[in-house]
Amino acid sequence: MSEAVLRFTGSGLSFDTRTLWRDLDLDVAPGEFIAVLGPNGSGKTTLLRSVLGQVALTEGDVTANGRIGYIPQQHADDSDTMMLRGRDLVGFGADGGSWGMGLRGLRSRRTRVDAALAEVDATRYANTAVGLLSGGEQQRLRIAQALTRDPSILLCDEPLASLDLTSQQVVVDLLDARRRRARTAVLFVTHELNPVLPFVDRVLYLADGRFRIGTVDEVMNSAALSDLYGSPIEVVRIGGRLVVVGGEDSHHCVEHGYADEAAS
Ligand SMILES: Nc1ncnc2c1ncn2[C@@H]1O[C@H](COP(=O)(O)OP(=O)(O)OP(=O)(O)O)[C@@H](O)[C@H]1O
Repeated sequence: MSEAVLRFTGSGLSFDTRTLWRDLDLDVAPGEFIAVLGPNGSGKTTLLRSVLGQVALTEGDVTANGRIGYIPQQHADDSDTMMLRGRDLVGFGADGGSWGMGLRGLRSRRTRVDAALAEVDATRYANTAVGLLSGGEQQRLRIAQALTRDPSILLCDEPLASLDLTSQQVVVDLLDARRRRARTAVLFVTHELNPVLPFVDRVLYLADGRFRIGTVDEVMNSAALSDLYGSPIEVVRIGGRLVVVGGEDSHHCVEHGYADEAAS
């Protein structure tokens, strides 16, 4: 499988009469950062789940060449983890591996957990209850959890959701540092492209059963998005930020979160 760490070949996924995507061919290179965009229900999470083998493609194949780390969407019902210490939460990632039982297994587990905590600079609150930490600190732990597997591919499902701008920047910087240091490819599902704009190599934009894949400039332009949505969409750059406006599907603009800004 040449250099790609992840390859979709002629892939498609449909539920009953609903098609999320089809004919997707995509080779993800080591260290590549791909932003996965699209309106609610367009199939972004399902795409990640297809890589994890949690949902079967209805056409074609997806093949991973290396270990996969997963940072799932955060849900309110994650509250049952709030009593755990930070290092216990991170340890769940290490438990998915094959380090076995016994002293050597335990030592190896501890080493991996400590290394992952250090990688995200979370050692100082490793023994604090998760529920006492800020949203940004909790997100660092969840990244550390994914890193205990030393992944070649990181699947991130809206890791910036509910974080303030400073914490968003910390999370993005951590992921970028990881992919530069270890050449870990990143598939990053997000409704907010701007925080990751400087790092994005390619955008995969899903909408209405279709997709566009290419560089930011190739996908995030008025012609490409209007064609994808089948209605007029305007993409403008303001102060280095992308603003997506217009069309009957105006909710798409709100999802990018910049409609109000553009209007003001
Ligand atoms: N196992 C399933 N069976 C039937 N439909 C499903 C199944 N899994 C997902 N879907 C549907 O597929 C569509 C895509 O869901 P998905 O969660 O991937 O969207 P998304 O782009 O991640 O949305 P959001 O931005 O809201 O998180 C939704 O309409 C969902 O209801």
